[in-house]
Amino acid sequence: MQSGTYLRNGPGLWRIGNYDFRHLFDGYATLVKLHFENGRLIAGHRQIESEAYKAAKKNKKLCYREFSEVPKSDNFLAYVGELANLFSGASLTDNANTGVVKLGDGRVVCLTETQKGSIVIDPNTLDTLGKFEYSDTLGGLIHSAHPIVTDKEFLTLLPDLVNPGYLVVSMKPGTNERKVIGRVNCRHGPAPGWVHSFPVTEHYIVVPEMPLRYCAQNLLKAEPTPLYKFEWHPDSKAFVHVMCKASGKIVASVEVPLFVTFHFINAYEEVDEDGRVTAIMADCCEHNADTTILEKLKLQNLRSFDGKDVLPDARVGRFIIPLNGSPYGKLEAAVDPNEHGRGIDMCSINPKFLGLKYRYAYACGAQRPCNFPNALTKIDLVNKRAKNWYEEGAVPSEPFFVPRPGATEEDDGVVISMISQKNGGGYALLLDGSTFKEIARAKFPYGLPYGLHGCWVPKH
Ligand SMILES: CC(=O)/C=C/C=C(C)/C=C/C1=C(C)CCCC1(C)C
Ligand SMILES: CC(/C=C/C=O)=C\C=C\C=O
Ligand SMILES: [Fe+2]
Repeated sequence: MQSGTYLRNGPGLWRIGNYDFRHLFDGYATLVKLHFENGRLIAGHRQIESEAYKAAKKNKKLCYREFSEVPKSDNFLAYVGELANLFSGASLTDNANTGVVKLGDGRVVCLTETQKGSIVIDPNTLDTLGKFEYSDTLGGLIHSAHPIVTDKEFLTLLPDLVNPGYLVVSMKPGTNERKVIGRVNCRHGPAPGWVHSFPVTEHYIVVPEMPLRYCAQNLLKAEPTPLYKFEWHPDSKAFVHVMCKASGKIVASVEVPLFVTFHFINAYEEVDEDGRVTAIMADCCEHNADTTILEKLKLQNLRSFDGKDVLPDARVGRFIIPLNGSPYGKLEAAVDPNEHGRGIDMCSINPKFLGLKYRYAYACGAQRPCNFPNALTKIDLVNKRAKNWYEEGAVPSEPFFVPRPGATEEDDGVVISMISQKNGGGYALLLDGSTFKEIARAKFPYGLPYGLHGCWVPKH
């Protein structure tokens, strides 16, 4: 194993004072590191010191609006003040609990869906170094939790809740200034669709317009609604837009079947024999257009598995977006979902294949019965087969693929995951990217919370 550090972020602390949070996404960010050097592994973990976390610790109560939790107002005047704070963004959380990315200039930033929740950390000590301040004047309060980050750029989407649409922006390494590439206007609906993530190809940015849309009224509610800050609008239909990265022009905007996804896996350009791009293929972990997955992620559900199979089915959803002006795109399963137990989320690919025709995706899959993805799966999109890893009672976190330096095969590398065991313990697991068989495991001295997304920081 090459030397370097795998960092993984995610919600990890769900109790403040004597109050218990209710949803997985509410927890205060816990950063975990696995440092690999000379065949040894050194692990560590630490809370990210966001304003939201520090205020909660100090006051022993929730002080900012989290994914589903809202601080309680003491009286009506305070409530009116909080509404103002909501519109200015002052009451929104900066709890950067979703992921962590390494920018092209080496800075390591933890992120969530609020822009203010962009926090720079030290990948060695896990110290919180301070806010990542965007120096532009683009404004807005939220962004996609998953920017596309390479050594050359940082691309993200800024949903516009006032004039439903998305700004597509990019930021160069060494700067804090995002520049607008273009804008997508929503085709329908009262608000933009939730964009937790989006994919890119070599020349295009794919902007999904999911019928699960942000909802201003739900933002104002003190108690969580069934779909939290979102609302399901099947009547508003679903769309996928394709923007040219160089010009900002929209080259396709197609209606697609209804869908629900958190995570896009990858996208690429399909070319004909003359080298002309005829279609965009975009793959995601698709929950069969069923929004119930959001409430299945309530802690009460996650903590009460009684042997019943309650995880809704999901599939590798492949969008086929024609570039010939046709108004419709397709959405179909790229592999038989039974190959991965009809559960799929928390995906990664070989980063060298970002935006390119690719063959392999790694993700959490299911071994049923289960209430949460409880297996690891390697999907072969060409042979349409999957290889699976499973251990009774174990809950693995997102399998993260690290290519072997000098590799020529797409799946030549290792897959890192952290496993939570039934007995409360845990370990780091390394699988061979090609055979998907275990190479090594290192037991942690104590269990760690389930975490979400990670990144690889190579040694120098
Ligand atoms: C952990 C994860 O995957 C998602 C976290 C999402 C968060 C913290 C969303 C927060 C939001 C608000 C506090 C208000 C505005 C809407 C929204 C972006 C959902
Ligand atoms: C853990 C998860 C979905 C699992 C469903 O099968 C989604 C996480 C989303 C945020 O990153
Ligand atoms: Fe995510």
